Amino acid sequence: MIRLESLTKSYGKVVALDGVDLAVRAGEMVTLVGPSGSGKSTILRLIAGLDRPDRGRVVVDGQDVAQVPPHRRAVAMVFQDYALYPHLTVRGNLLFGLRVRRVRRAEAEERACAAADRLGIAELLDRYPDETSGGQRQRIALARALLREPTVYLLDEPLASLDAPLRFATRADLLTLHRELGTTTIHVTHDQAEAMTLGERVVVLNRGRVRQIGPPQQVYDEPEDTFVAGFLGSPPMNLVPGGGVLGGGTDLTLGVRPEDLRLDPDGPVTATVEAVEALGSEAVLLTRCDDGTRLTVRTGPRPGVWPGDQVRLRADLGRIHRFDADTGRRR
Ligand SMILES: Nc1ncnc2c1ncn2[C@@H]1O[C@H](COP(=O)(O)OP(=O)(O)OP(=O)(O)O)[C@@H](O)[C@H]1O
Repeated sequence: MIRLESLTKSYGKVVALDGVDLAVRAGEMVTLVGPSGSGKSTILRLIAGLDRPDRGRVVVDGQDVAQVPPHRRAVAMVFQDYALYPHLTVRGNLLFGLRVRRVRRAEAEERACAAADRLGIAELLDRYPDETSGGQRQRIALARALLREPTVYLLDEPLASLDAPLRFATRADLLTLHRELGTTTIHVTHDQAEAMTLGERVVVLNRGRVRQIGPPQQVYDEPEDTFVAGFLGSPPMNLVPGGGVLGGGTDLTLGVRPEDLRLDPDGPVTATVEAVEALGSEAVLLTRCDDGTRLTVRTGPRPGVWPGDQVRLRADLGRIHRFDADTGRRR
């Protein structure tokens, strides 16, 4: 449905994308993640036609869209900065696209109200964008995108400025919407929970290159290299070059996720607790082993240990990841 072929784009000396290949199926929801500057927004901009690739192609439904101007591409993009029309009310913003498409007034009103209801912004319809909060503006932009009924949604951190409860609720809304509408969706996020839940596949990018693509749980369970291992998951996977306290050979880097380490009075690894982060539903211990290796351990909410305590740790041996020490590739 959407195919990116060897997509390459530089801005001056900065290589934003370096040969990205990606195929997104019709109706699929895909998440782009990666550090700041890894090229996520650039991918969306090239699909939307807001920028041109230096090399490579964007193919939509079998057609190379290089010659198709942005307004003729059936994509609706929601940006981090919303891009609402400031001189129109919320209602006006929602109706704008429908008017352009000559939808009858009564029907347009009905659809705009339904979209506003759905995203919980019905009471804001008569306000201007600058009379609403950042989170509300984000919902208005989503409602407007919803009304375009595009073949593809491109969402650039659509939930970024929502507070935690609203973010949780809107995440669920987005999933329901996607189930109902089945519109192909590519979205960018910095949020680990969204990366894990809000897409059938996750694409991990670094420095303009795809590092791994797969169902989120699979990428989480079997990261192909140390970069992906360290990027997906919060707190990140513990990586021990040479194996060290986790055992193993010097030609390996061993990895273990914080939840796969546990406090065990008979555990083989001795460590000192340096900090305890009580997060309510769980706690994260930052520990330092006798050889200086730092290990992060995820425990239940009240681990009963304090900074300065000596503890013993045990890793779930079945869940130790092995990477080549030189290349970082999974072995
Ligand atoms: N218009 C531009 N002019 C110059 N450099 C740009 C431009 N747009 C993007 N870049 C550069 O291209 C690289 C990729 O940018 P992009 O916005 O795609 O990253 P991103 O992964 O979306 O980052 P973030 O998570 O911070 O939004 C960055 O190094 C960025 O500075």
